[in-house]
Amino acid sequence: MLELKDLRVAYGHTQAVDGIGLTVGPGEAVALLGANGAGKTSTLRAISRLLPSDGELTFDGADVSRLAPEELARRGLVHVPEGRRVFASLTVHDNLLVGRTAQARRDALFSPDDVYDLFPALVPLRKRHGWALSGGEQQMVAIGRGLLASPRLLMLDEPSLGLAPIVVKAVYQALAEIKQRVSILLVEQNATLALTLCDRGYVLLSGRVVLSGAAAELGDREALLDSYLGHGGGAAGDSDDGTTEGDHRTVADPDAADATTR
Ligand SMILES: Nc1ncnc2c1ncn2[C@@H]1O[C@H](COP(=O)(O)OP(=O)(O)OP(=O)(O)O)[C@@H](O)[C@H]1O
Repeated sequence: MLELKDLRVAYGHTQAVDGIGLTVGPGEAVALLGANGAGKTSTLRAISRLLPSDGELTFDGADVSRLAPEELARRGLVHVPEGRRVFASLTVHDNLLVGRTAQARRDALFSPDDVYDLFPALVPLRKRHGWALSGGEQQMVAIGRGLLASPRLLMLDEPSLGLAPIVVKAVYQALAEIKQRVSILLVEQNATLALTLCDRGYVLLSGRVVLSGAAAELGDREALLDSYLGHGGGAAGDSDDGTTEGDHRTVADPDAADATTR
């Protein structure tokens, strides 16, 4: 469904994304993990064509690396951005309906009622304006707006960021249901949370994939994962199995001498 090869994004002299390859298959939920500044948001924005990039970007078998962002959305590649970008002057309901503009000629996959079923907290807020919503309510609206675009692949940028634990739980419960119907590419700093939802994951460090594998396998390698996420003991490249910065290994066989080296 989505395939990236050698994706590169630079901001002037800063190489934010330095040759990333990843895939998301039909029906899959895939996590993109990494510490602050690892290149996660830049990767998502490059996939959506919101940032200029080099490399190959294929969606449903077609080269989409030169398409306009709105055309990609019309093909079903829908981005729920970091910071939510809910329209302040529109009501909750009208914010949701904005998503329909990207549905194009594809069949409706979710109705507004489906969104209210997924996020019951929005039901009494239908007529409330965007500016009067809490961060959690905005996140629910942003995801709901994405669903009304009938995504084939929903890309979410840090949907848990800044939210209270109870709201994070509600959002992730909804994502677990959404996952039954839509492929997901999820950017999260909270790896534990992301790996409860996703089937597979990629870990980024300094714009490169340094670790990838099935969610259960990544979860089992918690110490190594922590070292890359910057909140465990030891810096990346300091792990006890000798993994060095610049290596990309799959956790199915983490100690293999022939792990892919980039
Ligand atoms: N607009 C920009 N101009 C210059 N440098 C940028 C810009 N946006 C990001 N960067 C740099 O690119 C690198 C990757 O940033 P990016 O936001 O993609 O990382 P991230 O993994 O999403 O981190 P975060 O979780 O903090 O958003 C960082 O070094 C960052 O400072």
